[in-house]
Amino acid sequence: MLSRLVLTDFRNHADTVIAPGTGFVVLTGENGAGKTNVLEAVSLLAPGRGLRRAALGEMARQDGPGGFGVAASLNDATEIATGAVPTAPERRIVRIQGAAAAATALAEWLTVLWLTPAMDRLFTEPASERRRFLDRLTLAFSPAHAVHSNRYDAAMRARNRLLGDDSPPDPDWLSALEAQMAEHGAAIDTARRETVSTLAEALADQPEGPFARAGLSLDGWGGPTMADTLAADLAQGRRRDAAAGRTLAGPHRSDLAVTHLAKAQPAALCSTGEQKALLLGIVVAHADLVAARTGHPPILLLDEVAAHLDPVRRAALFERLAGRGQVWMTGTEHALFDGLGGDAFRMTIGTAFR
Ligand SMILES: Nc1ncnc2c1ncn2[C@@H]1O[C@H](COP(=O)(O)OP(=O)(O)OP(=O)(O)O)[C@@H](O)[C@H]1O
Repeated sequence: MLSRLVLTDFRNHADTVIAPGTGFVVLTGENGAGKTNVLEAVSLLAPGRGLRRAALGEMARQDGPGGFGVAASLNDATEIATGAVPTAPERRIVRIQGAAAAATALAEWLTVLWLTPAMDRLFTEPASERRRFLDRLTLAFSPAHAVHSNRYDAAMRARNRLLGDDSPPDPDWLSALEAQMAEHGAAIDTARRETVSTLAEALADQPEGPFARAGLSLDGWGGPTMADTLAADLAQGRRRDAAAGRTLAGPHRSDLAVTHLAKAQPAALCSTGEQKALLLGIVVAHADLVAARTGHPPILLLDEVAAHLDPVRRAALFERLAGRGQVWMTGTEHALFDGLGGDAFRMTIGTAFR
């Protein structure tokens, strides 16, 4: 949980300080006030590119000196900071307790999950978005997941480059890269499968409530012998991959398949509202599991979620998330959050009040 967040030259925030409590954090303000920007800043306290997947240079305040900073104090007094300096605006800097660290190390300290309006299309979008979502869920259980993903991607990029060269590639170098892909690919696949099965079990046990119960499975490549099968597939598939200009086998091709259990229907065929309810159901069940396993509930960022729920579901969401750690929510109207009562930390961008 964050006890203090300081944004410096981050998008439209020249210098914004937020000192929230341990529960709900409600950010209200007019359109364009900078509410989502605050959530984006929090999302940068996890590995990856944040909830907009924006380039670092885009996040530095336009009329500022260049570069930006996002600094957070955690409840246990850990200090985390990330940002970029004006002389290297595209190089991400991460500091944990004042010492330089890799972005992947952030997963050891915090789990941050988000739902944004852009994710309304998660079930109909290409599989890459669902993989990213699944990887965020997985990071909470397995902080090394980010390291495996980075190493796998780096080895795959190097292999693709080698196969794309005009000169014949060095077979030993290719084998070494494929061995790395097999090792990290197997770790990625195992961690994802563990997340999917644990979460699917938890969802199946839940009573049917305001949030639809989702059935989850991991589609595509993978399985218990994946390290061996991937290594063999990559070795045999060099000509195929060279012709395609990319690697056609591996965990970067898996997909998270989601069904609406009560309707026995793929999520992609459900209504927009039903899809949102499915996503919320997954995120809330995941938050419970993470809290139970690690003792630290994830930080949830729910961007404009309250406005899109009917009053019954909104009240149910508030009730379900009460006491389950820090839940950041945004909206243009104070009234949306009346049901939260007096304990919520509320802030209109620029003015804090309780
Ligand atoms: N690098 C930047 N420098 C300065 N301002 C920026 C930068 N990037 C984005 N902005 C501004 O931030 C504002 C958008 O902020 P944000 O998306 O957080 O709004 P919001 O409060 O969530 O609004 P809405 O209710 O419409 O979703 C826009 O006015 C945009 O011009």
